[in-house]
Amino acid sequence: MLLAIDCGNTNTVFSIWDGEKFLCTLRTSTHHARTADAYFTWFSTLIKHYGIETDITDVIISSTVPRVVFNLRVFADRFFNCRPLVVGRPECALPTEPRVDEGTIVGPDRLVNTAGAFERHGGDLIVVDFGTATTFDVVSADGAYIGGVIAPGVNLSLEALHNAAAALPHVDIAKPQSVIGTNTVACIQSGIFWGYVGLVREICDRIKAERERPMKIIATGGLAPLFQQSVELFDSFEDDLTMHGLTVIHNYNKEIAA
Ligand SMILES: Nc1ncnc2c1ncn2[C@@H]1O[C@H](COP(=O)(O)OP(=O)(O)O)[C@@H](O)[C@H]1O
Ligand SMILES: CC(C)(COP(=O)(O)O)[C@@H](O)C(=O)NCCC(=O)O
Ligand SMILES: [K+]
Repeated sequence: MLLAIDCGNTNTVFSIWDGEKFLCTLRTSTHHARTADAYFTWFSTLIKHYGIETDITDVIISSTVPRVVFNLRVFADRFFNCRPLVVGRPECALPTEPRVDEGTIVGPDRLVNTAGAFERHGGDLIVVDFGTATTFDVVSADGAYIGGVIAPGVNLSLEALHNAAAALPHVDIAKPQSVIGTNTVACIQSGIFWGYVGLVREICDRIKAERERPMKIIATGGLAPLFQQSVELFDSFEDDLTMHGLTVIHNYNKEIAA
């Protein structure tokens, strides 16, 4: 069984696979100080709760927070007696190598999204991931990550307004009734919601123009459905894209090792 771990700046998600069969997803917040023992206590409590029989033999990790990798490695080693594959490390091969400036370290989540999206859709893609940051990953015709765009995340932008302006409350994102807000909350929601619609549209249009070809836009991350339901921005929404990408990279490494 495979344990795939996607550690973002906000949330860490574990998913368990029995071959191609998906078993379950477990989610916790990301804390670099969480120990291997603490991961196991949390993991085994939930597994027991769901009544799942697990026999983990392989672990793959993608982490945008470098400091958590040490404890996750110890977790894999101590409790499953296995050496995890860590995306971005030289020993973890990618189906197609990224084409970026020399010395650039691409976020592993972006490499994983690229692999997952290419396996499902083929090439010429823009993957938009609404995480802590909102990232755009450009995937070439042959499945390589060839660069992209990083913008502040939706919740990060809302938080920044609240932190910097004494009179602005914490606001949860929602589609506002109208563009012109008639109260503070509605004004903020309008600024962020329509601002993001514009940001996504403009960036995708410019990427397509720069690449001089049609491209499919694939969205992932918790907040993608909000935008997808309200305005047609994406060709597809897939909340499991990063997890799927992890299984693709894991299978690829198994194949080349065989
Ligand atoms: N369904 C949702 N509704 C509202 N906010 C969400 C939802 N899912 C995730 N979020 C928020 O979106 C942000 C990004 O979450 P996530 O995709 O887990 O980020 P990361 O991968 O960077 O850890 C976080 O602030 C999280 O709290
Ligand atoms: C851009 C990111 C912060 C997004 O990760 P997230 O915040 O969604 O966890 C992450 O991919 C990252 O740290 N990237 C390194 C720089 C790069 O990808 O070019
Ligand atoms: K992410």
